[in-house]
Amino acid sequence: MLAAYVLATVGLAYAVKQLVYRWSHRISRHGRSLRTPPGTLPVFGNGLKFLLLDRQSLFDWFSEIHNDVFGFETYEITVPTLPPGIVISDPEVLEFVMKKEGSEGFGKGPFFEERSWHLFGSHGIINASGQLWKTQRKAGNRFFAGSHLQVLVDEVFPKFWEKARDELNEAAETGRVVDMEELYLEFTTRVMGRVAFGMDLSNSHPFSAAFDYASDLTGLRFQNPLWKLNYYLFGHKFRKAVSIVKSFGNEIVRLAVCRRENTEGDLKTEETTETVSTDDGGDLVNMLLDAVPEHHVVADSAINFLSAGRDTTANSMTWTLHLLLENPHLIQYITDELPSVGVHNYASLSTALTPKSHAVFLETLRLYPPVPFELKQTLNTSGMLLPDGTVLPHESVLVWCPYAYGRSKKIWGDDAYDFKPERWIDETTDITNSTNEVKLKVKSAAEYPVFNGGARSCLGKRMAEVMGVWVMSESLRNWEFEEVEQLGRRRSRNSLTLPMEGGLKVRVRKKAPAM
Ligand code: HEM
Repeated sequence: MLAAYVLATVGLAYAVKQLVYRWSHRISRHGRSLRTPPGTLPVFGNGLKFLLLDRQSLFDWFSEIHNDVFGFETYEITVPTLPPGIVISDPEVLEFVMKKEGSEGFGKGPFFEERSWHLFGSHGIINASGQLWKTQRKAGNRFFAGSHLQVLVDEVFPKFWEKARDELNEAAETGRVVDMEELYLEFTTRVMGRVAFGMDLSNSHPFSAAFDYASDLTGLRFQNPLWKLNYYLFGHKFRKAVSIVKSFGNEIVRLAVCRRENTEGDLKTEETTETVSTDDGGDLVNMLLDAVPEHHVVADSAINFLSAGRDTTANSMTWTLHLLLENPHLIQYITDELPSVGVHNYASLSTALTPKSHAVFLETLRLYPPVPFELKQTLNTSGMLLPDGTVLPHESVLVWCPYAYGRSKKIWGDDAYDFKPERWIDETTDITNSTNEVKLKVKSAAEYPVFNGGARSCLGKRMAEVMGVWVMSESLRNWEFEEVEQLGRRRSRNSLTLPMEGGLKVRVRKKAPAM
């Protein structure tokens, strides 16, 4: 009896606190409340939807209500226990939010940081702010300058692609089925291991499994209002995975410091017997050590860079190949413009020389953005006013869904759901001197937020594009692929990024060498 009384009192106190909080943090537009999505419940709001739907279904839901109900109108979503939130879909509003990144406007805020800090730490570029973020951003900018990218493409990619090439050749001879998602992930893990850490890192390293597990659960925290309870009651495996990730980060920094001190004898990790290489173009961890004195910050940062670049690029390659296999006429469309083997280098993969291949890549990311969901919070203590008149109190959560932006009929037209790389191409024919100019169209970050925009735009955008086109070229020039099963519309599986559920299983045939 007493227990029931205590429970009821606690429940009532909580409900009153929530009501007062919501009233004092009311979101409004021109003095009125915002509309809410169809199916919003009186007490639970949209909480059950977030709790029960998998991430893919949630992205489909965002796309449907954008196209069928709200269009560009900003609407409100409510989840019990969470701060009030809105969903934005209007490129003009998004442009404003991107421009106002920072403590006077919008930022990751406690909502994002609380959910992600176990995995990403609070010091790495993903969660850092102020001077700490600026220093890492500067080091990253320096790293991704043209000369490093050129070394990456011309020396690091071919070296790490050898394993993929051998595996594909062997599969072509034996008829073995290959999971291209795994093959691409192995390649991007090795490239990013080299970029971020200056070491040869395989996807079979225990770090990778631990990282994958921790990032899948971190992704789910954004949907589950009860994630803390989960963490404290059943978080043992998650804590173990995070500790593997952290120790790996610390070990990387130790190795980098040894390398700087030229103590070659120490340059072997516990799990890998391969010696760390220092030749091809330097690595980020070194640049970070130049810029940041605290080793634990460098460790967080290096892990952040690896996570930003590894899965995103592998996702994009997998979806690109899948969409090309579904639209085989496009394979010829791009192989015609790809450079021959002898000149397959950084300079030959510019957007000017390979516009159609870039178009295929960008079109894939429009439909399958590897970062499908974005979230910010109002950091300005006086709140913010959006260009559409929405008034946001301090700490309101803003959400936008790049997946839904990519499928917006208002932005892309009625064929928004179709894969049409031509929409990225400007083709002009000059009949006087019979020339044909093919150029890649540019879209603003606010209409195409796949790489984010503003101060926190993706640092690896050019690297991702060139890597995507390079891998497309290597894959399509040398082998023919056939999906093992026609599975209909492919879905993504729960994760922080957008991996393909079930992977991409193919049979491979070697192509005859081009004459
Ligand atoms: C197709 C591949 C990629 C996509 C779609 C992508 C997308 C994004 C997006 C949406 C953000 C903003 C995330 C946020 O709000 O915090 C971001 C940030 C970032 N990306 Fe990428 N990314 C890709 C590849 C890469 C690669 C290869 C790197 C190289 C390491 C990289 C490095 C970063 C970094 C360091 C940030 C944080 C920037 C900052 O907070 O200042 N990304 N990326």
